Amino acid sequence: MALLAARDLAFGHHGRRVGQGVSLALEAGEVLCLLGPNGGGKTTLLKTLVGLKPALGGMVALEGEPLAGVSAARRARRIGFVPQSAPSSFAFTVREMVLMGRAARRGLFAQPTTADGGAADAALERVGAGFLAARAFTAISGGERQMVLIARALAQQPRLLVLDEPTASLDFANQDKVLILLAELAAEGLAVLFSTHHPDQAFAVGTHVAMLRDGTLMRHGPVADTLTAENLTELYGRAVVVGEVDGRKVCFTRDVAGVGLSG
Ligand SMILES: Nc1ncnc2c1ncn2[C@@H]1O[C@H](COP(=O)(O)OP(=O)(O)OP(=O)(O)O)[C@@H](O)[C@H]1O
Repeated sequence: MALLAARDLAFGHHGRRVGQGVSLALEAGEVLCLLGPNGGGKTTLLKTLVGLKPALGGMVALEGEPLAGVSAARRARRIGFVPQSAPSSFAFTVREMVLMGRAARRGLFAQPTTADGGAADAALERVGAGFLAARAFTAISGGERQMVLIARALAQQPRLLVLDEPTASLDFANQDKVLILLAELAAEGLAVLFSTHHPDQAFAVGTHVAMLRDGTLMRHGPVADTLTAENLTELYGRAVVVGEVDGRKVCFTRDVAGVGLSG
């Protein structure tokens, strides 16, 4: 049974649809990359898939059960969601932020246990952010915050990890670390779904790709069949070239390839 499935899903804001007709399924061990142009509905779709927004039509099922009927606590034990950013007006420490990921496991008003602390510390170490533990979440960089939000989701020990542009504010090395982490988590049996503006990331770690344009799934399937120059060209409306470097596929647009000034 799929960990997460959407059937003919419609989604949007305040009752106004931005997308419809989305059907997809995600199994343990898979990494599904969500690609698509700005404003195409990726964030809205992800939030609907994790239950942060109500579906405007169709349905989402978590382990075969309609998501709408799954309690928030159970949802949080199954799904870790990493938003693009998390505004915080209180100066929680980084460790306290990550400990919040344990709330669904211990009850809202219970004190964190030693095991909760251990899970939070392990999650911070896993993303290489242990050194930030005592810092105020409001006083660290955007990239550091992104790593901490990933740690918070890991501390939940979910079966499904959904991340909205998890590498958006990361430097080259940290982007790599996050991609490797996502591949490792999938190898450990998690299902991973993340949005990105970099098709190369889908070549690197994706098992499947979903291409969302104007709120509808233009293509969806295994990376090998679906992530083609032709489909990417159609998705972005730019001529995309797919090549191979060191045995790995990479892509760029034909226009960018043509403006090189460095000889
Ligand atoms: N809070 C909101 N209220 C109303 N409409 C919104 C809201 N957030 C986004 N939208 C609209 O919903 C549509 C889809 O936006 P969404 O953020 O889901 O796209 P996206 O694919 O994630 O974009 P990007 O790649 O730029 O992050 C856009 O037309 C956007 O203007």
